[in-house]
Amino acid sequence: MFTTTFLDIPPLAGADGSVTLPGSKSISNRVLLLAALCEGQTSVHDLLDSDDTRVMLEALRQLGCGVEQAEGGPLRITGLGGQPPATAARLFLGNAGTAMRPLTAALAVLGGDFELSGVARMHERPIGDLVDALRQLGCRIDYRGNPGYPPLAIGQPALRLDAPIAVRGDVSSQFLTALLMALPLVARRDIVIDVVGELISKPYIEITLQLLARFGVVVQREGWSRFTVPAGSRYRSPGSIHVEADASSASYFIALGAISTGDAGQNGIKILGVGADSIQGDIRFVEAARAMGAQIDSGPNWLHVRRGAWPLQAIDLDCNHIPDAAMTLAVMALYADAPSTLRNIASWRVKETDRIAAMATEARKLGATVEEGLDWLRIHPLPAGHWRAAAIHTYDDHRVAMCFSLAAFNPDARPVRILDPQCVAKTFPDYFETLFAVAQTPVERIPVLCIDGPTASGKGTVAAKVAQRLGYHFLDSGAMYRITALAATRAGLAIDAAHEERIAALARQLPVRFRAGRILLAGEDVSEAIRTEEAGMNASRVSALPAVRAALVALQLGFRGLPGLVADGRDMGTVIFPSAPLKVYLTASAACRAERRYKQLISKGISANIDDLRADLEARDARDSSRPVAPLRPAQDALLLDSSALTIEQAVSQVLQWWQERQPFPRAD
Ligand SMILES: O=C(O)C1=C[C@@H](OP(=O)(O)O)[C@@H](O)[C@H](O)C1
Ligand SMILES: C=C(OP(=O)(O)O)C(=O)O
Repeated sequence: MFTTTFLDIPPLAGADGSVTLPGSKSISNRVLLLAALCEGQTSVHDLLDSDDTRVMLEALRQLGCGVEQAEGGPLRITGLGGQPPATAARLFLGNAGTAMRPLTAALAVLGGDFELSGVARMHERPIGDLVDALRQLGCRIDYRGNPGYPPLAIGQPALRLDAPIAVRGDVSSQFLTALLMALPLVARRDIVIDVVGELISKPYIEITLQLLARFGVVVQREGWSRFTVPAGSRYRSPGSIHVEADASSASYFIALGAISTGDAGQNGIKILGVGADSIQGDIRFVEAARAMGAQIDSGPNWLHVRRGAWPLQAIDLDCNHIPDAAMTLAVMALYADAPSTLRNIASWRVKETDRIAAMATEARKLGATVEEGLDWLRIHPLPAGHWRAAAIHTYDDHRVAMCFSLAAFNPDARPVRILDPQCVAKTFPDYFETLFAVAQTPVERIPVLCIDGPTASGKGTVAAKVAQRLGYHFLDSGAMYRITALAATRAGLAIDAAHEERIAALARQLPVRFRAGRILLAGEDVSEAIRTEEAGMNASRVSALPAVRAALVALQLGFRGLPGLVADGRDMGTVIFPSAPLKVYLTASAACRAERRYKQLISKGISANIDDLRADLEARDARDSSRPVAPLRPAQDALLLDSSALTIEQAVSQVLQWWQERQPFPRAD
């Protein structure tokens, strides 16, 4: 997951390949609660692991359910067998509607001493219609903040099950879902639910009914207006249950297939884990995408999407049945041939943010014309020549972040900045990694930031931190020489011209990776082994062998991947990435560098002499800057940064400031 404050997506050109999507949020949280309410153990396969399911799981643990997971195996829930939880609990449910609403109903009918709260936005998301319905039943629920909204306090009910319960269905279908899941716990007689007002988001009720049936409860229904939980209903665990991939998450990759073509022509995007037979209503996004021109084939557990009509064809659609996935249509509409209208989406205003306002505001930043009404949105296409680089505010709404990543396919090759990218953690923590794994763009569009400089200038530390802040890949090219030297020594090769070819052959195959501050050689952590003074001297010798340098060039170029690269070394800006948009030459006085190295060694318990260290450094500088191939010198267009008087954080800030100054995003965003 990208935990940076922003993520810059370079202009993307195509996409190709297959993606396996994480589990459905709606199914995961229903299955977790149902498993918690029934007797015995339920094994849940392919459960979504995200913020929304974590808050649900944590709540279930607090309520006394058994939750176990063996490495790589299914999650095992041991339920409460329909009994009220034995302990009082204060439950924090983040911004998960699928946790807050159903847990409120289940705990209210079971009774106890509970408090349910969430993030600030959750306290602005309505729950009054559900509370009103539960109060008709005799449940005791008090508002701890604003009436009609969480946080809530729940006490002991005095249940009255004789009269039908009325619940409004026109604000959120989750209120009806919550009642349908809670009432089997107390169905000593038939319990009738009457839906008042036009029920929205109907397919989510189908998910609820299907999963209730899997757990042994068959609800009778009269269309969408009356539901009866039969007397004697009782939850029974199916033993084991599989969560299909999330159809709403699929919408971003369906759109990706519809918008882009791959290198190899029309291969398109294959989506694994969810298919035409999904029980999720958002699978009907497929119909909307087809109407816009996408070519979609589907099977039992897969979808295959290719670009069809181009530009996309505008649509005018009632989106009430696909409230979440419909947001994706708003961004597809930017690539259409005429204005598209999304109707009957009033519920967007009470979700993670006011989504009608958010989609309109952010699309306008890209240059689009957008009209909005109380329950509709009209997006005009954005023709080539009119796209702007924009910093997209995401309002802590995962879907705003995921939708706008698709704007990076714009014909004007503008990058897109996504602010607070980690908001995708609500339902799809690895969304951007998944996108970058299939997205394609010419390599010269992938930004590279080079930090070169002499030994002990602090460039490694600074570069690693800059990479972390930008969410970019990191190449420690100095380590490549050290690793090559280590691999050569281990292979019994003396580091000299006589062994140049053999060392070069070794370097060509070097299985090296930089992960979380560690350096891995064929999976072995060699971070310490390559940091000795001796390894440093060997690295310098190895780097003077032209054939080895040539072998490492290709390896280093391969690190330039989406969304970008920070490369640190001695010739990154001069030789390896000469067209990098920012090159920094980081130096410090020899005295200062000797002192830093001295402190580093002493802190590791290695004895050292500061004068010797300084003499070594100066000798190495002289050798590196006078070598015939790629000598150490600043690139002509490099910015010099003397870190002698700077802390690491100050140096990092300076480099990031230079980087920001080169980005096209408006400052006010
Ligand atoms: O029951 C569910 O799993 C959901 C129902 C929908 O909410 P509304 O019924 O409030 O539209 C949907 O937007 C939400 O993401 C999940
Ligand atoms: C509306 C959403 O979430 P919630 O389940 O919190 O309602 C959503 O995921 O788009």
